[in-house]
Amino acid sequence: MKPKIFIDGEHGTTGLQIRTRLAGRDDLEVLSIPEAERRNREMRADFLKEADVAILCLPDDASKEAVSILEGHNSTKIIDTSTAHRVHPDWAYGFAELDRAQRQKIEGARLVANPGCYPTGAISLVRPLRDAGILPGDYPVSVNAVSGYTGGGKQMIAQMENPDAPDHIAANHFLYAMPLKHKHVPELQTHGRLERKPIFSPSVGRFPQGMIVQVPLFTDDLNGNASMQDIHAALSAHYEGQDIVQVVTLAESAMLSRLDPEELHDTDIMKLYVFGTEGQGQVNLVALLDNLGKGASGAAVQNLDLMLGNHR
Ligand SMILES: NC(=O)C1=CN([C@@H]2O[C@H](COP(=O)(O)OP(=O)(O)OC[C@H]3O[C@@H](n4cnc5c(N)ncnc54)[C@H](OP(=O)(O)O)[C@@H]3O)[C@@H](O)[C@H]2O)C=CC1
Ligand SMILES: CC(=O)N[C@@H](CCC(=O)OP(=O)(O)O)C(=O)O
Repeated sequence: MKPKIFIDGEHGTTGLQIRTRLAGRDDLEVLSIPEAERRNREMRADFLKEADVAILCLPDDASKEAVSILEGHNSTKIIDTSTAHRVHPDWAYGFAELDRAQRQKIEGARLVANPGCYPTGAISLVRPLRDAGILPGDYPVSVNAVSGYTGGGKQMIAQMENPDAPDHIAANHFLYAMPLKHKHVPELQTHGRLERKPIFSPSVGRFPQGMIVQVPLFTDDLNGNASMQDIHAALSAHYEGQDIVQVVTLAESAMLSRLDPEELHDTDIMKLYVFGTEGQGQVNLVALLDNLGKGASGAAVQNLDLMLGNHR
């Protein structure tokens, strides 16, 4: 029997991309809800209970509601792409490359919280340095980022693309979350193993899919005055043996004069860069990804395969 998969929120931005990724798969049966019934609670409940794995692509409140519908119904495994359970102790954090143990945790979990798009980039840069003893726990980390506008879901897509929308956004690039209270901060702090709350400053650009996440560091405030080489070596060692998170060589990074946030659009990989000039005491760590690829739908499918025992 093929495992049955239900994408709750299938007709939204993240859900549609998961649906597309599963379209060619003959090893799975996708239970599909008609678009007009997407908010039909009874129909959703039936599908949620019938599924072997439910992938929730809903706002936080609706995700929590779906989880409550499945309470006591342990035959359905859940992948939640929302923010609702990312720091919840009963949920496995769905970033397989977090450390050596995480892949196995996801494989054995019934409840998996898919990471946020920005945290995927930032955690991928800081966590290996924390685990290697290079980044002190109390280092004041700042994260600056730009996302494609699909990161804001259907509502922001309409605001950016439809000039007649009453809340149309005409800007080509804008900052937001200026009060520094973004929903991603707890996730970033917890899974980045940071003692101090990081400063997180996101922005959106007029392109649909893509993301750059930057974490600048002063190397003389790192343990042992770590050099660019040391930082690069720690990242490379951490991501050895898999090909989804790719650490770009220092030589290749040094050749670049520009970095395009759209470079990896429609892919599920993430590239990490260590920029700077050796001996100058500063580095800029950069993650490049598709907010809907490794930042959301690609990661959800990766987690689905791990939970189904399909090793990737
Ligand atoms: N977009 C991105 O880059 C990323 C998104 N995520 C997360 O994925 C989740 C979905 O986001 P996204 O796809 O962008 O959002 P969208 O708004 O594009 O899609 C959400 C979908 O959920 C449906 N929905 C909303 N409320 C309910 C409800 N009560 N019952 C049933 N269906 C409901 C919506 O229907 P309707 O059309 O009627 O509103 C819509 O189809 C969010 O939690 C987000 O944080 C995670 C990582 C990145
Ligand atoms: C551009 C934009 O609006 N991005 C969203 C983050 C993406 C998202 O909603 O999902 P995750 O939290 O699951 O990553 C935001 O800043 O709220």
